[in-house]
Amino acid sequence: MGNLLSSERRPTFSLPRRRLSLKRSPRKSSNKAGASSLPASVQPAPKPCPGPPSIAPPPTPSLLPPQVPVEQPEIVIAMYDYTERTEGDLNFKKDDRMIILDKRNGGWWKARNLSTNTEGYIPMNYVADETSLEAQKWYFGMFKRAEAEKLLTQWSQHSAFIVRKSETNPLDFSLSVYDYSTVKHYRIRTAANKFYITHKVKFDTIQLLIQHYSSKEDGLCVKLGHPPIKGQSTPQTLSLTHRTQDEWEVPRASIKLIKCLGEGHYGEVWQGEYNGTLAVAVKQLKPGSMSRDEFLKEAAVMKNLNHKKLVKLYAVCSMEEPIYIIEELMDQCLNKYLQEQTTQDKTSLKDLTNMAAQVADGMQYLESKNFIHRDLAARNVLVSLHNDEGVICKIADFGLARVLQAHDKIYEAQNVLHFPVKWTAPEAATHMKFTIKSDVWSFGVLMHEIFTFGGTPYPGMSNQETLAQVEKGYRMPCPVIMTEELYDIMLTCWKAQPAERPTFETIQWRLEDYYHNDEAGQLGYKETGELNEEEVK
Ligand SMILES: Nc1ncnc2c1ncn2[C@@H]1O[C@H](COP(=O)(O)OP(=O)(O)OP(=O)(O)O)[C@@H](O)[C@H]1O
Repeated sequence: MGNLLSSERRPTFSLPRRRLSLKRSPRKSSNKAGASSLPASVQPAPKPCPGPPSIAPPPTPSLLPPQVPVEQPEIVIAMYDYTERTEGDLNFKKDDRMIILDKRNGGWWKARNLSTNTEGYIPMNYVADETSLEAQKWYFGMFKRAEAEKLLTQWSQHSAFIVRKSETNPLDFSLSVYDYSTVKHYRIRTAANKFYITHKVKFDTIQLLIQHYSSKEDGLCVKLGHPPIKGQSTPQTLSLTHRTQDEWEVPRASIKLIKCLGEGHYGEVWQGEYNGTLAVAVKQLKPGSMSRDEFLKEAAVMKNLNHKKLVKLYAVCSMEEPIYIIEELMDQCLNKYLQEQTTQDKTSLKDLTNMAAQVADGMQYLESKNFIHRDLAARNVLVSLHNDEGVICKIADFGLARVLQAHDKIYEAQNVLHFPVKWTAPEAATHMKFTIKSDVWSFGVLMHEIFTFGGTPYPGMSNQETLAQVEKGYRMPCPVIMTEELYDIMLTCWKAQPAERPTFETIQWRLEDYYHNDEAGQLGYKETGELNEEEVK
């Protein structure tokens, strides 16, 4: 195929190429043999490959494919833009994919641009094999650790990453990852033609290694996301960390409200768009429902919290009413999601345990930051469904959270207009004393919601009755599908003495241990009985 195409078109290039090639700075042809195999009358004059010297070093020998006509289609990626300088050249833009048709003309290959479906000659040092390391958007070659930190910090996108050559060992590479506000570096070692970060998992290529860690964390601080775009200092979305107070404020005109998602205690929540590019959730303050200061406190709390299991705050519009809080758009709240599941067949005990573990993960972060949530419930956990990791749960609604001062471990609630009695620990419900341990109590209730597929806690009981019964020592029974081990975790959350309740850190590892023990397939539904209607909505 290569021969046919080249003999059809070659003659048209001969004269102009020879003449115009003088304009270019000379470059040594690496393929004299290949070029001389064509008759002089039809052979295009060898073109030098200019390549933008400021960005592209000349191709290294490893990048140069054998100089023979292409038999198998070979796809290359443009590393830079190229605008034709001679008749017969092919225009292309950076990242265009091209199929190579003929490589016999020294440094100029005949190619078809798959984006524009046009053919012509391309300078070979402007492109890299699609599968090569150099063609990967995340590969930055010689790039210093300090430069990587600067770039990723400016980029400010959680889980953004790059791969670069190691500064200390030229044979190794480094993986730099942005994990919220810090950049972490991992050495990618090479030995015996394998690439690895840990001896436990080795790969034939760095591309496979990146593919692996892009599908799961597997010991890294985070599952790899997307690389920054080369040459662009900030993403086209909101840059959200390292902001000063004012930088959180965005113009109201940059927010477009698209559809109302629902209404909470303090106002409506809308699906929206920021700058016409980023899908966001916009929380509005219902005029008169609470003071502007109170509402802004919610934003202020969220600004200081950054964790993969917390709904992320993007920005605020607080200069005029109604105030907007712009946050990460999620798909649904957890209780509604669970209620829509057709119980046994769709969501396994393992999935439910995973959801509880994710919430515990977010809560152990809040615990470590001395924050209390005060309204932890499945309705305040949001889920994201359209990703390859299964259901992602994130804790939302820090409207009632307050900084827990290190010296004053108890927050004395004031002006509490309403609180959800069935989720509230007895000491918080009766004496208004909210601590991280009252959050632990609420987590037990949330676990009950999860394992009853969004069932209402204390079914058939009023708030008052619930409080009275709980104070007398009543605890909800084990949900039908829950195992004793999980029930034990739940019961410890409901210890009458707050100090006897576990930390979220303990809850999280217990749940995760339980979840990971599934390798032998031990997890499953309890074999006993039918689902209890009362417990499953
Ligand atoms: N970030 C978000 N992404 C997608 N939907 C959201 C987001 N935040 C809230 N919602 C949806 O908007 C609705 C109202 O949420 P909001 O948090 O204001 O109130 P609530 O939790 O339902 O009640 P309350 O204010 O009493 O806690 C809910 O249906 C919730 O699922």
